[in-house]
Amino acid sequence: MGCKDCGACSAGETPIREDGRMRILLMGNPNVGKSVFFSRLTGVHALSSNYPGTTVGFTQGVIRHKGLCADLIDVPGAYTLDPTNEAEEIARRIINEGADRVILVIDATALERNLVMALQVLAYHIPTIIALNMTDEARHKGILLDVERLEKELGVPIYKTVATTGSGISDIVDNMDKARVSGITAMTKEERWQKIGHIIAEVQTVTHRHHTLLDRAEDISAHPLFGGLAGIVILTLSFTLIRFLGEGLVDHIFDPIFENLWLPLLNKLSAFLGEGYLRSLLIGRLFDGAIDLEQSMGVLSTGFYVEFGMVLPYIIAFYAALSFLEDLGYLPRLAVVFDALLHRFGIHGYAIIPTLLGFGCNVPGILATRVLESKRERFIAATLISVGVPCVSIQAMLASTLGPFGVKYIASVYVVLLIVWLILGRLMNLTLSGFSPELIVEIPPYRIPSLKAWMAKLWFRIKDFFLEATPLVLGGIFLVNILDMAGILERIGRALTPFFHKVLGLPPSTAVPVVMGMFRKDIAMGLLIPLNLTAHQMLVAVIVLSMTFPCIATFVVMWKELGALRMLEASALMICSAVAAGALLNLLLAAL
Ligand SMILES: Nc1nc2c(ncn2[C@@H]2O[C@H](COP(=O)(O)OP(=O)(O)OP(=O)(O)O)[C@@H](O)[C@H]2O)c(=O)[nH]1
Ligand SMILES: [Mg+2]
Repeated sequence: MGCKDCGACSAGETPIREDGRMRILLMGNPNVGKSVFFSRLTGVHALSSNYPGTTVGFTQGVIRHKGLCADLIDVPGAYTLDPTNEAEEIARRIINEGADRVILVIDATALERNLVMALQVLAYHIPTIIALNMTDEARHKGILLDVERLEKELGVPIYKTVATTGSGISDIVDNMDKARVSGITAMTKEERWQKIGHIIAEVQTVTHRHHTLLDRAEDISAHPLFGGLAGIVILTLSFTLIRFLGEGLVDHIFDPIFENLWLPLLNKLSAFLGEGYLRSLLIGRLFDGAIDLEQSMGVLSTGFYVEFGMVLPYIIAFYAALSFLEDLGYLPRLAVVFDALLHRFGIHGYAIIPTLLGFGCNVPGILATRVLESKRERFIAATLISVGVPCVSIQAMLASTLGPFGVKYIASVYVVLLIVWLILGRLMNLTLSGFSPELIVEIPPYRIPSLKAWMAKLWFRIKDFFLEATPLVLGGIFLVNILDMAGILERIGRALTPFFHKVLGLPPSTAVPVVMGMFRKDIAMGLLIPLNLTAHQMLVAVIVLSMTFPCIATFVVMWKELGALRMLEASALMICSAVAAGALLNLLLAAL
């Protein structure tokens, strides 16, 4: 496809290739700043965080600069092109597909490690230009590099950059035409290490420097004992902060907006529509002639309120806290601290990052399991996330369904989920063949998060939530309303009544919300509120619902990531564990 055909570049811009746009790959080790580079060059926001493995798929954008018009691909970070995980496999596949240029991003504070991949990329003989990034940190660490000498050794132009401030980035784009094919050829591992040893001796000098406060904090947070204590304190503080912030947003911003602006509008619309199908669909049922935002079940009443009045504030609070920890560089330290524990469940400590992401939304959590090395680990981690980690939507609903009965009921859900997580993890580790590799993780230095980057990331995630949630909410409620009007839910409910009654001790009316749970878990939980369940019944129903996949998107992402068979296996495990936990809890509560 020619440049002009694609529509992204306009007439005056000349592609370097006649037959189409130039394809530039942005490559390098994990956590070297590629995504920050990518965002600056293309204007497309790519998620960047201070831990290796942020980019696991690839993102594509267009660079347009002084007549240059090219596709830029943010390739997932790789330590080597002999892949050890899926992200590295993707990196190799992309470079094997060919490119016109490579921008190789190298972390100046870890030249030796970065050269392993650099030498492999240069041996592809694609014109390359090197961005020697993180030169600010290298200076603080007392690392001096002879750039001219390094250029001679590698045979390609090198420019010093600090991606976070933008320094040196224009040198890279201005000099794209100076990219060269290096004289480096394919080598054996031994030859490569010899070459690296030689280069380091020639170009790098390290001078002495004093420890900073951040250095000391780094030592403490990865310490076997203090690190564990710090981990517990930091996680407890973070979740307390999230609740506090979430509640504050609901009480002071979102509820007033819904009560004072949205509700009056809906009342007008309701009066205008009068009785009929359209009103049932959009507004839902009226209670004593009035709309009840929590219970009316219309697309615009309960649909909007649950998603944007109850869930969105917690999404904001959750990602505000998580993004801070991510940019600070705390998460890999948590991985080290939790490694011994998680190994008992067949996954290594790094699974803590996808797990934490899962508390926001299971979908990015499951995607992030790509950083785990084996398919077995990915299956275990993804199943544990989808069954045992309640996303923000579920957590917001826990508060509204069980809150009125007391905090201890909400706490019991977390305890039960933790127990299920532990047992299911242990069982999968014992029964699935294979082993979980040792944790080899690069710990980045602490970096003070930049307010601008933190806000951009928060906005990016909120936008994602809007784009993903809106069609699901509207579609979900729409479908449920149609099924309800057609009497199908009623029939399913009746068919499941004996099961619900005998096994879970729940009244027939709960069958419908559980069936609906397959479409939208949060709304299904909202439906439980008007059923006048006892505290124990509510607890059982909420636990069964919390353990089944949060929403249809989770099924889809499991399918895409692990294949149909694995998705079905995970679903079977999910249903079995949800029913087992509900039934046991029912017996236990009856015996109390
Ligand atoms: N001090 C400093 N920090 C930087 C620089 N460039 C990037 N960073 C920070 O380094 C971290 C990693 O940046 P990313 O852009 O996510 O790195 P990446 O190479 O895309 O990482 P993966 O997606 O994991 O492969 C982030 O916290 C950035 O803010 C730099 O030049 N100086
Ligand atoms: Mg990245």
